[in-house]
Amino acid sequence: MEKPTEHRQMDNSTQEASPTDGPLKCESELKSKLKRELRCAFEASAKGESPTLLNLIYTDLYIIEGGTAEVNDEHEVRQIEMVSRKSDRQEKTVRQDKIFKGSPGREEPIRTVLTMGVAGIGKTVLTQKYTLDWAEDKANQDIQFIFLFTFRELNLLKEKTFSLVELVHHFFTETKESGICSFEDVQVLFIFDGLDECRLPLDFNNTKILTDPRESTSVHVLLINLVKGHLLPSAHLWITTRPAAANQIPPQFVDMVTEVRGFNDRQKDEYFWKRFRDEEQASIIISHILLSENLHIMCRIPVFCLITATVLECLTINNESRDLPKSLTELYIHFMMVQVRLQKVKDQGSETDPPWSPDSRKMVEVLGKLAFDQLQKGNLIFYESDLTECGIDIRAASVYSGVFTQIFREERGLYQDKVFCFVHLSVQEFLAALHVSLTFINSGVNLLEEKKSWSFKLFGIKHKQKVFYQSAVDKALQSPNGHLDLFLRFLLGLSLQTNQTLLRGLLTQTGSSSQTNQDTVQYIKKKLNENLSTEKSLNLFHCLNELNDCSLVVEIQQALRSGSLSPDKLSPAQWTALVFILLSSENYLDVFDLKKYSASEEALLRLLPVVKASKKVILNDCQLSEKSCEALSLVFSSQSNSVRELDLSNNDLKDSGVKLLSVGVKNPRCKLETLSLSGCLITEQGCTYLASALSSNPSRLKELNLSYNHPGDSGTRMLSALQNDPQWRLEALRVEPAGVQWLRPGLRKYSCQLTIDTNTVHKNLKLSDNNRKVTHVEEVHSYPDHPDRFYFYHQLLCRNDLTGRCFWEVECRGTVNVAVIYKAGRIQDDFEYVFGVNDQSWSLFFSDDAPRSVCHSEKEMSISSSSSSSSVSNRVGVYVDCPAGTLSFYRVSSDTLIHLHTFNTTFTEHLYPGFTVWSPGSSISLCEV
Ligand SMILES: Nc1ncnc2c1ncn2[C@@H]1O[C@H](COP(=O)(O)OP(=O)(O)OP(=O)(O)O)[C@@H](O)[C@H]1O
Repeated sequence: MEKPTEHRQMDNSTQEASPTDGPLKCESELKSKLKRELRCAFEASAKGESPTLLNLIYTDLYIIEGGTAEVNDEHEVRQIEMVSRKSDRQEKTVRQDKIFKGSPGREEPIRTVLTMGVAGIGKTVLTQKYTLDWAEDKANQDIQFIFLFTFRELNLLKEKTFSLVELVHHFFTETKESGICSFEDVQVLFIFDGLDECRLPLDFNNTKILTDPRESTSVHVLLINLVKGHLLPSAHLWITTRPAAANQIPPQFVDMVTEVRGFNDRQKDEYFWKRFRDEEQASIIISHILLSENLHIMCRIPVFCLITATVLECLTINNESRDLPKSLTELYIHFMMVQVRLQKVKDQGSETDPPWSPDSRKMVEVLGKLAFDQLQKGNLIFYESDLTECGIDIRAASVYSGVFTQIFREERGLYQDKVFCFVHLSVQEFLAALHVSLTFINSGVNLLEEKKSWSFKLFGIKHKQKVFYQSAVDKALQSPNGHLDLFLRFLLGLSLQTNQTLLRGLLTQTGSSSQTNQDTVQYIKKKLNENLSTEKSLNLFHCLNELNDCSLVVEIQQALRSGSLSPDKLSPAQWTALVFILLSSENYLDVFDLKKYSASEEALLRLLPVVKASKKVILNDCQLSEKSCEALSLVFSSQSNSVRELDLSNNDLKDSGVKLLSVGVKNPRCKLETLSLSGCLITEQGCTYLASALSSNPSRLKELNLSYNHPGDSGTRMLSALQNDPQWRLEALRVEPAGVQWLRPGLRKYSCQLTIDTNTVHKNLKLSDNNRKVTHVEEVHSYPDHPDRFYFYHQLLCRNDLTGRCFWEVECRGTVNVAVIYKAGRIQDDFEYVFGVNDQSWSLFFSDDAPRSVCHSEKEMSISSSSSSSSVSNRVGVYVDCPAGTLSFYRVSSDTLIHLHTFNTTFTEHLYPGFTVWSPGSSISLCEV
């Protein structure tokens, strides 16, 4: 929308406009008013302090095109935790002054932009900066009028009627005074900030059509007609909202969705550099934030930067930098204490201990009550009526907001009445938790309990404490949308003795013992074993963190490090711990290979949150079924998925699975670029589902591998036609080899008949059963000498030169090695040549009826006891995919294959199967499959 100023001037001169012209004069007056209103930073400063200039403090935000307007009920802290793990690469970024242009390269005109972002991420500040830049003639000078509205203010007009022109006149009196009654022929931008706060009924289906900007009606009717384009079709519209409310605007009326992601790492640092002119202080603070995962993640949210900056500034000035807070509860306690101290300085001119005064105690109590009552109702913005309802005198509220400027805000809005809110939802949650804790500790009343149970009175304090914290856990778990999750984190954090010590003066006594904390930890661990949703479980992990208990996480971390993780034995709590660890560690997230944990459907379903956050997802040979396809479909349809590459090859998904998967692939949120469905039992029908999904979402997929299926002529034709369609960016489509023989389930479709190379067999190995069985015997056979024969080790090779995909099974008795080797690399003198010990061979060691270890290049890895004991069969399956460079060993249990280990490499020479039969009596038999 931006044009150079000269251009504007040229346009104006051709119209021979004079500055006294109505519209021009009005534009200039409107700009002056907006400059006055928006010059000062949004951050409420204590009354009397000089306000910060918006232009000085403003730091660029990270905005991307294409967030999706889906309902997202997740708490913003959790959302930001997910977002922060995603790389900034590959997103289309939008410059904030070019919001109506979209990302570079976008051509289509944009009338309406919907900008989403979680609470405190900077949406309001963004609209203000955009408007200020316009008012200061710095950008977007082709716009004649910008009218910035907030839903908070529009809510107050709910019962009134206006025409669109009157509404503009009402808020922007300059337009009325200049007699401007028509906006059809000028470039106008309407900004509506905070759709999530809208209390107007926005019914897009049953609202009358209105085309005349001068006709009076209710405000919501005006809004709906503006959005639908009946009113002022040539105007531009910009609506901002938290994600949960985005779906109030039907997508067909939105030309572009953008998402404010807060600060990226560079912008976060820039924020602190701008805020602290003292470089040393800034660098101490930036390094501290880097050290704490919690803070690091949360500082993507600008308002949280404000909280962190306030606390850390105060602690570093007072040389308390050794004890900088690391847990959320600790940080918020400090944040509150900073406000209390500031108040004391203001009241008494200096800071003296103790910081608490009767007034400040009272204030925290009242605000805590308001926070808790409104949190339970789900309210984040309070009007005067809400405050009165909570028993707060409106004059007192103004006093509180004047005092605790960074906790509780009185927002005058740009033009109208007062509204109140906590500076961020998390602050409200903290104060609510503080209120509930204080009430319990100081007076023994459990506010979380609906009915007082008579038996409660009979028990001692320890029992009461136990019940109190456990009932809080239960209550948070019962909430369908997790609205008490962060509250619970704070409540449990406040039960720690160390945190209670920080609150000396507010607490008349301390309220918990380490025994109670231990009981709560145990209770949470028990809950974690109850198959909760991932979100709930993850929150319970954060709670354990706040309680300083990392035992589960440490357990899993150690198991991961030692490679002894045995997934079949993991409890639900341990699964969640694994998810928690994987999600917290950036290293794990680029490539997710399910086989590292367990090649099973159960493991996949447990680890879905990790799948969602990973870029490359490897799920081949994992015995997945339609159920996994359905789950993956949900992953692709979710706003926050990052999956670009998916390998599902060699799972018996069948056409029915492909049908379910296609639902996700079709979704515009699906970002897949590479998909392998090789060897998945797909026929022509499956191709139809895929073709239809891909033609409705044609822009993303670049590579599709359907080899080792049976697409038939028509399936192949259908997909090739799509490939030739210029809309489709498919660069590689693979359908060969194809044929009905690939419809056999499992890896057995790749079976190959092994033939023993009798020239290689050691003289103590007896061949029987038509050369299909090899037994180690005491007697020496008179096999002719041959350069390929093994003379020292009891080994043999097969003749099969392996190519493509091959699978075979072998029955093992006693002590044997099942191996694959480069034949050319075999040395003449086999004295030092045991399969698996060098880099020319890979082997599985089988002994005493169980696979024990795998070995390559002198590296031996034991096979976890669970997988070795879970079957009684002595059969081992070997699968080699030569071009893909994978070699997998399985244990055969009737019809299923239990994955033991996969080697990933690049095979550089011809491969041959081989065996070692170690001790007399041991044997191998090649099986028919
Ligand atoms: N670009 C920015 N530069 C510096 N500080 C910022 C910026 N954006 C936001 N902030 C800080 O974060 C606070 C919250 O931002 P803002 O009110 O714009 O969030 P929001 O996304 O509109 O949140 P909500 O949905 O709760 O209304 C601001 O008061 C300010 O302190």
